[in-house]
Amino acid sequence: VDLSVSWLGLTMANPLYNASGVMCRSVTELEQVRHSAAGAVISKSCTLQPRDGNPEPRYHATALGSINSMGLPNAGYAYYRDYARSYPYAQGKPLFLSISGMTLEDNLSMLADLASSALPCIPEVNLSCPNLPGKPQLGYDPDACAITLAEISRIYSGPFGVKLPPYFDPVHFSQMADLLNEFVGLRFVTCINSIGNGLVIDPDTESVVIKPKDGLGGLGGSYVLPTALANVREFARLLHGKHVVGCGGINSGREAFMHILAGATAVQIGTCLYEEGEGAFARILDELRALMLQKGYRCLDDFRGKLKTL
Ligand SMILES: CC(C)(C)CCc1c(C(=O)O)[nH]c(=O)[nH]c1=O
Repeated sequence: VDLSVSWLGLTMANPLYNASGVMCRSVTELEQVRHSAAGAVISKSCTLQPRDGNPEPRYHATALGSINSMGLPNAGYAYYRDYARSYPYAQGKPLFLSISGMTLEDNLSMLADLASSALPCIPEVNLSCPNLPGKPQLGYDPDACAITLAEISRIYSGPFGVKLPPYFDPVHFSQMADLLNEFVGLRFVTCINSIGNGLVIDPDTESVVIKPKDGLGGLGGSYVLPTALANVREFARLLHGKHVVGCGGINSGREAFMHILAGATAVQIGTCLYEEGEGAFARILDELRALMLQKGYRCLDDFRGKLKTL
């Protein structure tokens, strides 16, 4: 069984890597992913300056998934750029850098520096990054998105991708796809980021479970799988000549298989990795391999994007 993925001018031994935000804030964590069975590594969304993020508790897991309001805690762009400078690309695990500037200017200055560093790492621009006060996140503001992507395309000539928030209305899927199709340098979209502003309640303590935003936070894990699959399938259908990376609710080989069946080129794990540790990569890959063997598939292209409808 061949689990390899060839895209963006590179080859990954397998389609699995971490979701930005999990096991990727420090070099220690990034090296943990790099030394694991993961096929690639992505760093925590970074801002120009380092950030402590929100007061704790800011992450909580339940049997059904997770809720978080981390608040973009990160070591600052230069820290991740320096890691990208020393990264051993020749060992065949690509490095993605997640970029989430607090302003358009910050995003552009990080990407301009990355362009001038001529490093083989690939930016994944987080469109859930904050917008102007009183405006929704960038990913939910098509006009602001268009400006951001036009400006990025002007200063960054290499391949890049965007991390998208979940969409729920057909009009939003087509509106965003039409916008994204305009940018040839935009080679992939990662669907989905956490489902925003959920609320987990503990009836025993009669309290919320995270401190920021009076308990509101982004949902991950099993809670989001059907929404993640829908976003992967819709964007895989609507985008021309671009890849979709699946993220959301992958706990085993079965969910990884579903994401690839829906059209995903590669897949990211977040909550499951946070809860289980880096052993999750080898386990999920073994389960995916076994499932493919059982079904008679020899490689991912044998079933990628071949989800049947009724
Ligand atoms: C939510 C933001 C803080 C604006 C961006 C960073 C981020 C965070 C975070 O750092 O709180 N959590 C997520 O689940 N997704 C994200 O994209």
